[in-house]
Amino acid sequence: MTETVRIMLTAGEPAGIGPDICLEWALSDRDHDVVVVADAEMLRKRAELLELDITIEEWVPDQPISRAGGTLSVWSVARVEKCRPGVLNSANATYVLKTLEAAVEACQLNIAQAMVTAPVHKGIINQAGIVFSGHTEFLQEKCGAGGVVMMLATEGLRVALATTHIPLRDVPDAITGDSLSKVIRILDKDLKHHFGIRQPRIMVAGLNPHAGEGGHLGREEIDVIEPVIESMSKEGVDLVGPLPADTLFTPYNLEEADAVLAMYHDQGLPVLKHKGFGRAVNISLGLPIIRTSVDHGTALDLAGTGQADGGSLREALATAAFMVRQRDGKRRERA
Ligand SMILES: NC(=O)c1ccc[n+]([C@@H]2O[C@H](COP(=O)([O-])OP(=O)(O)OC[C@H]3O[C@@H](n4cnc5c(N)ncnc54)[C@H](O)[C@@H]3O)[C@@H](O)[C@H]2O)c1
Ligand SMILES: N[C@H](C(=O)O)[C@H](O)COP(=O)(O)O
Repeated sequence: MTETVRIMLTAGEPAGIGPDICLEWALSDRDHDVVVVADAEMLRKRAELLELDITIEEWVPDQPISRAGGTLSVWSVARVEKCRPGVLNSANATYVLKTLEAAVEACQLNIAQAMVTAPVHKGIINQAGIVFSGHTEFLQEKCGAGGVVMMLATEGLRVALATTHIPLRDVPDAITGDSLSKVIRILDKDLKHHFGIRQPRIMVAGLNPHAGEGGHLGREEIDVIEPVIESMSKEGVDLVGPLPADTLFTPYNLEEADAVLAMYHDQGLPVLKHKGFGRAVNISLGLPIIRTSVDHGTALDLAGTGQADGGSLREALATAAFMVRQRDGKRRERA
């Protein structure tokens, strides 16, 4: 039996391409229910600017959701202040966060089964005086989760991160035995749970060049990463590493991998985005709710031009729907 999947899609930063890609997506028919969480009036104006013929229907919980191409159900939980495509306005930071909070709450109350996020601009939210380092960390806090892992996926490659949005100079100190074990545990569990991989093989990158060259180019591999790999391997987690990051992403290594664990943001994500930008999905693991996102940012240079590619949003929606069906299938098996 196929249950209805309802997804809350937050349109993100109103000056960015989030509204554009949500509207472009609304042109096509769909096989699950999607509600865009955004200011309906802002979306109407953007549709007009982009010359897209879309009927925007204001939605509130319990109302039906249109699946027909050319229509969009929108939950107007807050209003934007002055907004011009491409021009950030810090007065809209609270609006952006309210859309996220509404989507989280909808998932927690089972009004929706998943949330998908279009990009926000971290800088402008901080400029508004609100400490914000990314959806991932925000959702961990809102959900009261003990841990969260950012994983981006595209065809043939999944890359998870041991650390997320922190300055590069803080990375070595953030990778401790405890933090790394927690990340690996979440990654292993959710690869099984959400993606049906029986025994995930995780390739773990070193932190230093050539994985520390036996301690001559850094000691984090010897002092932290190797002991974690050794002890978790004994628990039955299939880990390989620490491997030198420069050759870890070769096809020979990846053939054997269900996921790569990179030590920091720009060790793993440039490779993933080189392979799949525009078709990749950002997935938050470890949360009690299902959340996926696009692989790109606010692209202020493209907002309101009609040139933003909506490929990653389509993948993010499809992945969220897949994860819901996977989870619900498991629940039915257990019942
Ligand atoms: N999921 C998210 O919320 C998310 C993801 C990544 C970046 N960001 C944020 O977005 C802001 C801008 O980040 P950035 O400039 O580093 O990256 P960006 O992804 O916004 O832009 C990088 C380049 O890719 C192009 N691009 C991005 N998305 C595109 C699309 N859909 N179609 C065609 N071209 C596209 C842009 O025009 C630009 O040239 C930052 O505040 C960053 O933190 C948010
Ligand atoms: N690190 C992500 C990327 O480069 O695509 C992006 O900044 C979004 O992160 P959140 O999902 O935590 O906002």
